[in-house]
Amino acid sequence: MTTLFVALSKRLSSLLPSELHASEMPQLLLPQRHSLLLSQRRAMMIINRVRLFAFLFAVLTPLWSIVDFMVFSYPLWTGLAMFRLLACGAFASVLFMYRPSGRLTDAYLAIAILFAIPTLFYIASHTLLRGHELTQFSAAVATGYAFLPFVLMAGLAIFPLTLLENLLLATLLLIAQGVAGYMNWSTLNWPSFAGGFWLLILIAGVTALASMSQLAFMIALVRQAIRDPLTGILSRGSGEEILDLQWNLVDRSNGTLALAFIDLDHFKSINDTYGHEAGDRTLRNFTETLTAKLRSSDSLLRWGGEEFLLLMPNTDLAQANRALQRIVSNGLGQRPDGKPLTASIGLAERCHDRIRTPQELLERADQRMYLAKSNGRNQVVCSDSPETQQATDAPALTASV
Ligand SMILES: Nc1nc2c(ncn2[C@@H]2O[C@H](COP(=O)(O)OP(=O)(O)OP(=O)(O)O)[C@@H](O)[C@H]2O)c(=O)[nH]1
Repeated sequence: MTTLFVALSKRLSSLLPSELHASEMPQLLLPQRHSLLLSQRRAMMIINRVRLFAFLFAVLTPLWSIVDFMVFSYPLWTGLAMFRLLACGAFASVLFMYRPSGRLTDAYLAIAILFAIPTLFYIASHTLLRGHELTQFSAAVATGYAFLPFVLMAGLAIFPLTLLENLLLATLLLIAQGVAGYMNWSTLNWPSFAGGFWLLILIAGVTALASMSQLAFMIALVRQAIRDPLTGILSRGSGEEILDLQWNLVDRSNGTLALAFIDLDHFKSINDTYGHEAGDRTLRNFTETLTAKLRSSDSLLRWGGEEFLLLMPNTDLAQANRALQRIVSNGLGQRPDGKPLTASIGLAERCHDRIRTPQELLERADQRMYLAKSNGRNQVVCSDSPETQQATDAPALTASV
């Protein structure tokens, strides 16, 4: 039984997108698993796609009035044309008024508005058409209006969505279709309604696969774009973005944000004595050691050659200092000669240091890192006045601070 289960799960996992690492798979299921940067990029992409969709519909919706004009009587055509113009105006407003903000809540709202417009148009036009006697040709055109829910369901495929988001949106569309059926209860053609409903479920399945595949590509691309190829941690470009994002998040609640500027000590001598390869291994070993000791909300990024930034949101200066002392005293890894690897660390905190911009936070931590270097290295400096510095418990501490 267990062997069968293992074989089956192996088979199933081979169906998952190969561009993702195994640890990234949960990101296809739930948006909560996404990093800040991925959420931001996804939110921008969703809003851009909403605007594209809105543009297409703003053009196509009024154009169909030409067909309506040829098949429907004058009063019916005028009513439909008015609804079409209203829908066109609503799509155009979405197109011009929405701008990518990077916030997922805005992206969800944009999708909701985009889908609400055709749904309202569908209900209004259906109500109007129901009150009229239609000839064979105009009845055929009127039936075309019933395809709108299918177009909306298929439209979900253009967004990079998680399975949970897909399920929620598809369920809403299925409920809307169910309500439409309930409203036409007395005249409902059951076999054709059930067939249509089943078709909608099939389209929802295909759509979920399409939008999750897009999401998988996006996760892989974002990973490649934001990771430092040598160490696999965040690179400098994404670091600046993350610093701004974290700053904006804590700024709203006037929360704490600690930043440590970490510079490895005497790194050049490793390269000079043992070669560049050994230097690379030491860097990788350092980031692995440090990453294993961090909280999941902390972000470690490579700022330059042997310089790193550690961002600790919702952490005050004392907490951050304690965390760093603990990390340093447990060791940052080894130099190729077996001696402990040490670092000079400058620590600054947004509230404690009364800092007003992310750049200022970075500069303050950088200045304190230089202070740590000039004080003898292998220490954490968290103040600008030397007498209030705190010593680390690091094994190879060279000077008190
Ligand atoms: N192996 C390796 N070395 C690198 C990499 N990036 C930068 N470096 C080296 O890191 C060294 C940094 O040297 P310095 O800036 O003099 O700093 P240091 O020797 O650590 O001295 P202090 O910071 O004053 O303690 C240089 O020799 C760079 O070539 C890298 O990706 N791999």
